Amino acid sequence: MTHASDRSPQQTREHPPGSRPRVLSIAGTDPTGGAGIQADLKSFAAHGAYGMAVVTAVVAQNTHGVRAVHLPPVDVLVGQLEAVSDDVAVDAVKIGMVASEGYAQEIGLWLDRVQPRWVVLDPVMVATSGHHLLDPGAERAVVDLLPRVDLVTPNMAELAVLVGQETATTWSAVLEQAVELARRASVVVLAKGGHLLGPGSPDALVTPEGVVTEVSAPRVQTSNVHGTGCSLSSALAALRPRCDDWESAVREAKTWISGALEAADALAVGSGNGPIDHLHAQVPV
Ligand SMILES: Nc1ncnc2c1ncn2[C@@H]1O[C@H](COP(=O)(O)OP(=O)(O)O)[C@@H](O)[C@H]1O
Ligand SMILES: Cc1ncc(COP(=O)(O)O)c(N)n1
Repeated sequence: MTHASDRSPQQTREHPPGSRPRVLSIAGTDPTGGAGIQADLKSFAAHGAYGMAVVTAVVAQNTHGVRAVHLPPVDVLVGQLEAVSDDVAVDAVKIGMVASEGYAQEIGLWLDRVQPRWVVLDPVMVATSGHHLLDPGAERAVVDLLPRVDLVTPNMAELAVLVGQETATTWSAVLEQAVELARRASVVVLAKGGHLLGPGSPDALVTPEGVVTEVSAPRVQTSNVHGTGCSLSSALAALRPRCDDWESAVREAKTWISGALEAADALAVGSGNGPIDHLHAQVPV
């Protein structure tokens, strides 16, 4: 039996029946609200979770791209993590932009201490706009976090970095890389095909044993794809405490993100690659 004191001085571990899962984003910011923490909180809310957030980077960005990345001292990151976990029993965590080796180490130690039931890592390295958000040292540090996570959700470029290969150009090559990563890191991988050029937008859930489950959706014709990866990984962290397995969480999240992409053009936010509509299923425009 797990005692509350093993995990948190304030709260029991499992969220009580009828309560909302308590879900934490550890990620960077986007002042235009389409990606990063701001998107994660909208995604948590859209899936009925109680959302919390620890800031790893203050990013000056908009729908055209990234202008500057400001990193808080490591103890500021640790202070935020501890303030949350000293008080709140965290059911699920979504990790986004981890911009330095020191951050990865501290987040890893915090995960070991707090042991949230579900951990989703979106290995943010390259934004949808193509901008590199991390330096190569930090990209390597993300690999060190893999043993501590339950699900990792790389896009095609990030998957290639994680397996140390060139970015795949075909879906079958993506699947091979995902199988390799899942086996090597002993982690469930959700490989995302959002950057492919065909009529579909396939994703694939791959287990360490090499079982591949494809979840596909028609490609939505829109350039407003800012924050899709952030929003999807957050949806998965919010859904998993209430789903039986990753596959059902992925199916639900995939349907939701397709709807958010279909509603994206009507949002009219920014003059570049705009955000998706997180609230499309809740609140009519
Ligand atoms: N134009 C699109 N139409 C439908 N689904 C898309 C489209 N673009 C991205 N997606 C989906 O959005 C999610 C995020 O994928 P992707 O864009 O590859 O990640 P990232 O934002 O990390 O680069 C995936 O489920 C992907 O299949
Ligand atoms: C702080 C932050 N984190 C992540 C992304 C990637 O966004 P996308 O989901 O479009 O790949 C971003 N642009 N900014």
